[in-house]
Amino acid sequence: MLLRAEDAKDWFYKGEGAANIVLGYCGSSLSLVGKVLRIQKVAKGRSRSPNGCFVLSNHERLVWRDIGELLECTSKDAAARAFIQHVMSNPLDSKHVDAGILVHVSKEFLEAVEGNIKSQRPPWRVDASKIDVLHESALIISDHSIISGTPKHDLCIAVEIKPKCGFLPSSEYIVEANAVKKHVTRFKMHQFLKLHEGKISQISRYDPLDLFSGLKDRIHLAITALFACPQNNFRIFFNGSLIFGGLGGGLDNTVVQSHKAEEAIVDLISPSGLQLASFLELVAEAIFGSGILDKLLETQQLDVLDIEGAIHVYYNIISQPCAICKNLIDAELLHQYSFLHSLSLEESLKIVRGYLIAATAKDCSLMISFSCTEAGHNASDCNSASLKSSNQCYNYKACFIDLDLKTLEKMVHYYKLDQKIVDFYKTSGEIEGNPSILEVEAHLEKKN
Ligand SMILES: O=P(O)(O)O[C@@H]1[C@@H](OP(=O)(O)O)[C@H](OP(=O)(O)O)[C@H](O)[C@H](OP(=O)(O)O)[C@H]1OP(=O)(O)O
Ligand SMILES: Nc1ncnc2c1ncn2[C@@H]1O[C@H](COP(=O)(O)OP(=O)(O)OP(=O)(O)O)[C@@H](O)[C@H]1O
Ligand SMILES: [Zn+2]
Repeated sequence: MLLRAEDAKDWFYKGEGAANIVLGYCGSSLSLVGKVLRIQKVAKGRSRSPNGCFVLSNHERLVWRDIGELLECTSKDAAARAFIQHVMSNPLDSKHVDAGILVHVSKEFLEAVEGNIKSQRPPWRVDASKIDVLHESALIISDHSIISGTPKHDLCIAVEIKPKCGFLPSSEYIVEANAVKKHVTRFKMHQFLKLHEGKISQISRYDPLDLFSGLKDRIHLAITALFACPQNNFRIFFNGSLIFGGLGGGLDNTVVQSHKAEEAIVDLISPSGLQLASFLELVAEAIFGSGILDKLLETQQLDVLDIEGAIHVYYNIISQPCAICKNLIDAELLHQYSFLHSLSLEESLKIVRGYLIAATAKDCSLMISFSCTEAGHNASDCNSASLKSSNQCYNYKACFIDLDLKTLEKMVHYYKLDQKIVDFYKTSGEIEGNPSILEVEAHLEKKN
């Protein structure tokens, strides 16, 4: 399939992340109804990778040498697809992942889309990146914000949750000075840094450990906290359109203002027979009943050594002197890390592969779409969840999105960011409760 300039009018802006723009379909082609198109972006001022070259670097080719299809990829979409199909679908269960289909896109199609959607993109995203119009392919994926093919599919409500890391690391390679990592979630610590950097305006009370707890009440607590402060972790769609939550990016500008949010959402979703509180309960019920986050947690836990251990192993793979050990004078620590440096290449590759798969699992999102069922009418490919309060049953479908491969070169960034997050938390994190930026800044000033 080739998408040409004249097809651009059938695609509307749906959302975007740091790397991709996602468009919904409003045309009449039966093969495209219910699909989205995921298009690569390129950072402004950055040179794009030329078509036809391998996506993976030589060291990455070593890490992923067993995944033949991935090695051959010459575009990021093809690599995204191969990675989902051959790597992520095993631990996450293929029924919850959707690798998509590659389509050809003409330069004229991409230019026309760029012009059509510009006014709807968040301005900071427009400043940072644009559609890579020289990229010759894109991915067609099912639109997970709707359930197509059910009798009442026109009344569909969906949530998108970016759960982030759902466990506390316990690696022996975490240095004593960073022991706080074993007690406080990375999400919470990162909130303080994000607040300081102006990426968010308040600290979220969402606790990933609640969401991943496997306990219905704690899952419900997590969903309520996400709704109260959605940032880029929570969105609600009604009939495929975003009605609550930000358009992506670190800034937490909600589409619906928080004080109006409840009324607006209640109005919008009432035709589906749901009140807001019961909707949040339904989301918790579906997460609890499906057990879908158990698989995600297991996949995240493929990060066994934490970045404080994995970074040493990374240097084994790139065959360079370890930049961490180089600056260490503590003999005991050096001895501990020398064990990691003595691992065989095979063992090192396994550890880093696990770390990168876990990194993808810590950054992906879960989409759950619900539609009201008529008595006895359950779509075969859906699960169902019922609400005690209303005795109403809902079909739902859950799928992971954004399962892109993280680059091996990011390991150094991961190490630096981890240290930055912990260091910042140690100086500001003792403030109890839900501090504002002013309180955190005042606290830091007092400490300095
Ligand atoms: O490092 P993190 O935990 O901040 O995660 C990044 C995300 O930030 P978040 O904290 O979720 O707002 C970040 O999300 P935003 O752009 O902030 O919405 C990206 O998902 C980034 O992945 P990539 O660089 O696009 O492959 C993410 O980078 P990875 O760490 O997953 O590579
Ligand atoms: N299959 C889908 N169905 C419905 N909506 C989708 C789908 N895939 C993506 N979206 C929407 O588009 C947004 C951006 O997509 P995605 O997360 O894949 O972009 P990204 O650039 O890879 O993100 P990141 O910043 O995490 O790297 C999502 O947050 C979601 O709202
Ligand atoms: Zn080392």
